[in-house]
Amino acid sequence: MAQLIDGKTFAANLRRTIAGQVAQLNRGHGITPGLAVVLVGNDPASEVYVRNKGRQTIEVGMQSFEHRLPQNTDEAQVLDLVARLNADPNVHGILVQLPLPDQINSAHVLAAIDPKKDVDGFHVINAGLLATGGKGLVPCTPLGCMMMLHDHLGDLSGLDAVVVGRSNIVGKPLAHLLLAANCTVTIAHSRSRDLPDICRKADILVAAVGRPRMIKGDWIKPGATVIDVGINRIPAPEKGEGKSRLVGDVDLASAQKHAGAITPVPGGVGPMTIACLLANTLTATCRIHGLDPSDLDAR
Ligand SMILES: Nc1nc(=O)c2c([nH]1)NC[C@@H]1CN(c3ccc(C(=O)N[C@@H](CCC(=O)O)C(=O)O)cc3)C=[N+]21
Ligand SMILES: [Mg+2]
Repeated sequence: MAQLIDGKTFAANLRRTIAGQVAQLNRGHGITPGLAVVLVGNDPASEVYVRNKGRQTIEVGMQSFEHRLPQNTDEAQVLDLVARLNADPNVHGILVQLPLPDQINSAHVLAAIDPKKDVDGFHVINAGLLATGGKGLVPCTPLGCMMMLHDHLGDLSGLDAVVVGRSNIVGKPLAHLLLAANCTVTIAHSRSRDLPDICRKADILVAAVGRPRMIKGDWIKPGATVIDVGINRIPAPEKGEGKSRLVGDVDLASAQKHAGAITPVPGGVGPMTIACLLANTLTATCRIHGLDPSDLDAR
């Protein structure tokens, strides 16, 4: 049976480290990191994430600024808010919750965020810095995946990594991080020919396609490390009428018979994404103030 990689505990430990570093920044420099989250509309799933983010931000000693705008907000109003947050010295990180309503072009909004405050790492400047080996802000989910992989495998040099999914948010940035860690990287996707065979070559298999339980146990090389990025809400009539539950992109039951280690859903990548958002906010705060985040204690 595969070992389960406990993202919930890992994230809790990471938050404890961050809380110590925030306290240090506060004591030593009088700085309190601030994270602004912008939520447009009232998508129930987004509400849950935003609430969790706000609570955890406060728990690590940072300031949390929540901006809720109605569903019919137009693009100019969001851009105006982003401009004010860019200029606010108490705000070190800005996250605009995606997806945005149809009348708002998210590319325009992401481009308006100061790259130094872009704690999602979605701005093209940060994407370009990641692709060219520069020092920007790295998207949270890929960052969390790398932390769990390093914790589990140590050095990743020479390993075959297959990333299934090519989004700008997960697949592409994660492929760059794996490449920088000296993996041999394959990016596969829904149109890849013979996807099961591509997956079978992977020492590290990352599923980020957004299709519930698509990746089966017999696609997995014996002993491989599997990272399941999928967050799919499916109907769960067994829990009662109208109830739903979360499943990943990997069929966990069959995958556990082949993998060496696997991240579960829930309790794997998801909690790490939020912890890494806080890590990025700390990094952004340090850089904005001309401090080196690696000078802070790692305790
Ligand atoms: N600008 C922006 N940045 C984001 O990072 C962003 C976003 N927009 N839009 C939505 C997605 C989704 N996302 C998740 C974060 C944590 C969990 C998480 O903690 N999941 C828990 C379960 C939570 C539950 O039960 O619903 C788990 O996997 O264990 C899930 C999903 C961040 N996103
Ligand atoms: Mg696809």
